[in-house]
Amino acid sequence: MGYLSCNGESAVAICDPYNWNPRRRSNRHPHKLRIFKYDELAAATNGFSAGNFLGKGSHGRVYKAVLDNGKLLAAVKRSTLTTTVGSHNNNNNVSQADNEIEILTRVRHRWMVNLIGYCVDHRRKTKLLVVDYMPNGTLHDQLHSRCSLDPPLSWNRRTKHALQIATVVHALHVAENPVIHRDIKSSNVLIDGDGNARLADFGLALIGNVDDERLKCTPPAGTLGYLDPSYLAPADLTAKTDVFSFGILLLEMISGREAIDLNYSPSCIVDWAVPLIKRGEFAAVCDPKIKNRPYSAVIRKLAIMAARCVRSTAKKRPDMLEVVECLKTVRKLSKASPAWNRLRRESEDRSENVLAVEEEKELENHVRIVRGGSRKNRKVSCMTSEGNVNVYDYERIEPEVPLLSPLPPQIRRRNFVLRSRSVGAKVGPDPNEDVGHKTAVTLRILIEKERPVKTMAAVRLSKSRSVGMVRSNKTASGKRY
Ligand SMILES: Nc1ncnc2c1ncn2[C@@H]1O[C@H](COP(=O)(O)OP(=O)(O)OP(=O)(O)O)[C@@H](O)[C@H]1O
Repeated sequence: MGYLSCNGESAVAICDPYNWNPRRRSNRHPHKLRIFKYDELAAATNGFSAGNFLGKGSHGRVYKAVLDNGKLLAAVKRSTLTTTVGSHNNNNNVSQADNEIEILTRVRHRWMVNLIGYCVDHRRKTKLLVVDYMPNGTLHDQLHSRCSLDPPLSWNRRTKHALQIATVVHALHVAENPVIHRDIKSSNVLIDGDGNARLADFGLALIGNVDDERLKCTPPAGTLGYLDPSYLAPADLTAKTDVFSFGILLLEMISGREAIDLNYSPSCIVDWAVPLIKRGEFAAVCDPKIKNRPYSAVIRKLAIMAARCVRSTAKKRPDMLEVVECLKTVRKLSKASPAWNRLRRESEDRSENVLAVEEEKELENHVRIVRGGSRKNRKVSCMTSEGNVNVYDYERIEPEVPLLSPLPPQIRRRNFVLRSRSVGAKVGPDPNEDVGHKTAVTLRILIEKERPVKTMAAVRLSKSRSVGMVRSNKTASGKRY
């Protein structure tokens, strides 16, 4: 029997959609699903009419369905392609719909778009998925709406949605049979009737441990702009693949920029945001549309977390638990009263030693590489940017107490150590080599000399689409999955 085979008859009656706790509950037992008749769904969607049309993805169309005499609103996902996710060891391909059914019968969470049931369309030889209806569109639409009448998404909403999605991704990763979503992006975050963010679209998700045969045989897939660059072969897949995509989502939420936007140079959000974060220009990363901006320390904490998530070395990224904790702190700090925050900032400023002016001037002419040590042993040094292209390790630790002012032009002695591992770097031995090693994190960044901003054609990606896009000598082929 194939790993992914699933049918409604084998389902066990455990249905507790809003209290699924990965620690207490196993996702070994599938939830009971409703099996719909095709005619029932056709009637509920007015014959899949344009009036019920909700949206189109790369693999099909989604319609609003009114079921159970108006008591149940649902979304019906009707696939136009029998796209495959991967293959079993017996080479049977698995359709995205089957894959989604398999996973969504096993995992449910309050911040997920849960599966209600499905229907077999015998004529087209596909399955139609019936999922929770989300009346408030996608996070992508809310973040990037070009309608001037739509108010920009507030900071509070952004951090709330980020925390909800981080929570569900963490729950998926720590479930008994872990799930890696592989397609975290703003258009897969839907907003429910209560204004909560829910993770959708498990068509590419994989369930099981990373050494399971099926995961080892499934070619990389995801969406351009969100796809982990270190995920080049099936064996590269880990939970950190999702952490990377979540980091992109976080950068998108902080900045209001698309993951890839050809109107800008660099067009890729990582190439644009990470150097700014590295230089401590946190305000420049923050979406100018946000009206009541949070304190710089709050933006800074979140921006650094996002930069850590998108580090090119997967192992050095934080896990989702750390991301969740960071987001909880960010939300607490964002809500703290202005007077309290001012007091806190003042006391921080008094206790910190700012670098000597000469040292600052010297630093301005250097590429700044940041690394954290223990609180006692932090120090600042610097390195010269030499050569055309340098690869640096950008390292820092998250202070226990969030920093309350942006970094440059003053680099604060107590928080950073500058150190290089790049070719041509002239740096003395670092006395903090071992200190703070456990908490230090590294972001490997390819720093190129400033490129002139090209005049770009006015092209804007309306939405990034899920694709299997990897072509490498490690993967079987470069076709779309
Ligand atoms: N449960 C739902 N409730 C309401 N609208 C939905 C629901 N699911 C999807 N939609 C709408 O349908 C659109 C298409 O969704 P779908 O998941 O098929 O594709 P996508 O995620 O946008 O793109 P891709 O398939 O490339 O990942 C969404 O952008 C959204 O507007």
